[in-house]
Amino acid sequence: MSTQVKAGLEDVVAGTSDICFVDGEKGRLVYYGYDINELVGKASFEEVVYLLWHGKLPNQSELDELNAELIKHRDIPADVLELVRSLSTNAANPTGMEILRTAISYVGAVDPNKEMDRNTHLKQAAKLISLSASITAADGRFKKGEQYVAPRNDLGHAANFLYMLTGQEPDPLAVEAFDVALILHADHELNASTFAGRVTVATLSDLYSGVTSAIGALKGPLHGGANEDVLRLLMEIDSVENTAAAVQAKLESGVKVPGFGHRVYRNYDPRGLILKRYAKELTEKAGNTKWFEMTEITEDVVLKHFAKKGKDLKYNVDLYSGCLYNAMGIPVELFTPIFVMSRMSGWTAHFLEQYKNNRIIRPRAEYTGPVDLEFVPISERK
Ligand SMILES: CC(=O)SCCNC(=O)CCNC(=O)[C@H](O)C(C)(C)COP(=O)(O)OP(=O)(O)OC[C@H]1O[C@@H](n2cnc3c(N)ncnc32)[C@H](O)[C@@H]1OP(=O)(O)O
Ligand SMILES: O=C([O-])CC(=O)C(=O)O
Repeated sequence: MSTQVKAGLEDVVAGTSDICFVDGEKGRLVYYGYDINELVGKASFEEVVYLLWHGKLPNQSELDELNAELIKHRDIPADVLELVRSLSTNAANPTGMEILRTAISYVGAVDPNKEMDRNTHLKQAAKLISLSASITAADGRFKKGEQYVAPRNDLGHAANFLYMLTGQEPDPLAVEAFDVALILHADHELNASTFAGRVTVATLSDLYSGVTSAIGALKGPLHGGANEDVLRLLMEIDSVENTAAAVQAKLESGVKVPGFGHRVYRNYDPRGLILKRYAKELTEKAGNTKWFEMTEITEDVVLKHFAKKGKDLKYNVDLYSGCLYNAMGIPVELFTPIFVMSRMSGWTAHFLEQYKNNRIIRPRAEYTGPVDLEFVPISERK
């Protein structure tokens, strides 16, 4: 076997999918034929979930049915809640992603329905959309020493999450911005976590195992974990005046700045542009623009640095989500779990697609190790 292998499977087309098109050259993201700019401000996250699972936007009765299924699973079962409470308060201080990965794996283990048909998978997927949100909110409260807030059935998915996290009636602009953020993070073709999950379910393993694999992959700082790293970096700098010099120093030391770069987008990440708009509006409304200003300075410094080197590096979806979530009162350690809450829709859509026309995913590696070694008895080895 002798093929040209680019590290990280760059540019490799590893399968076909009807769900999502990422146009890296033009900076476009399309879900089942709808450009995200066509959906944002018109559709709710719940409608986008339906679109990703069924390939069409729902009519009213289809949406009502989905909403009823989502609402049914909002309240966390007692055993899961106890698990989350014990993890959130554990001395080892597990991260939000570790808690979510463990809790969702547990939810799968205690699900008595082990059937592998589409209807079962759709019900499990709805349960996971709701529970990933409720578990994230509960973890946030337990970490602050607060009590679990039970869900409300009269609120949409985004509003209910903010309510369960804060215990307060959420601000309408925050709800709108959060709903948009959920839509924008919902799917992204064969990103690392979706690919990891598809590999898992392609062995005909269950949906929960696919999701658990995907959460593990999203957690890393090169992928979903970058949204937390952006705000942590700004918090470390902690001053608008020092931002430019501190970011420049990071770049010069060769460190990768979180929130920049992308394997596919060559022009710009269309999600980032929309999130930046909301981040500006919400931080202004909250009367604290410090993190937004620092993010903008970071954008400016990094882009100029790379432009000077003739490189076309742009910011990605993770750059402006930090100051946006912060303005909603969401703690940093929940930023990547929020990504899970949204991407759960895309992951499960991909798993349904994989199950529908499955073949095990098993690529080859070009062997580059030693050959024809002779065995040396242990007594003679150095
Ligand atoms: C939701 C998401 O997953 S979006 C991505 C979130 N991740 C981040 O924001 C982390 C920071 N970014 C990165 O690490 C990368 O840009 C990735 C992982 C997103 C993409 O990685 P790759 O496609 O493998 O690009 P690669 O790392 O080879 O970068 C290409 C060049 O740009 C540079 N570069 C890429 N991203 C950055 C960055 N954030 N800061 C500084 N330099 C960067 C690399 O050093 C490399 O330079 P070189 O050609 O001189 O070696
Ligand atoms: O597509 C990727 O490689 C990463 C990304 O932006 C996402 O998963 O949203």
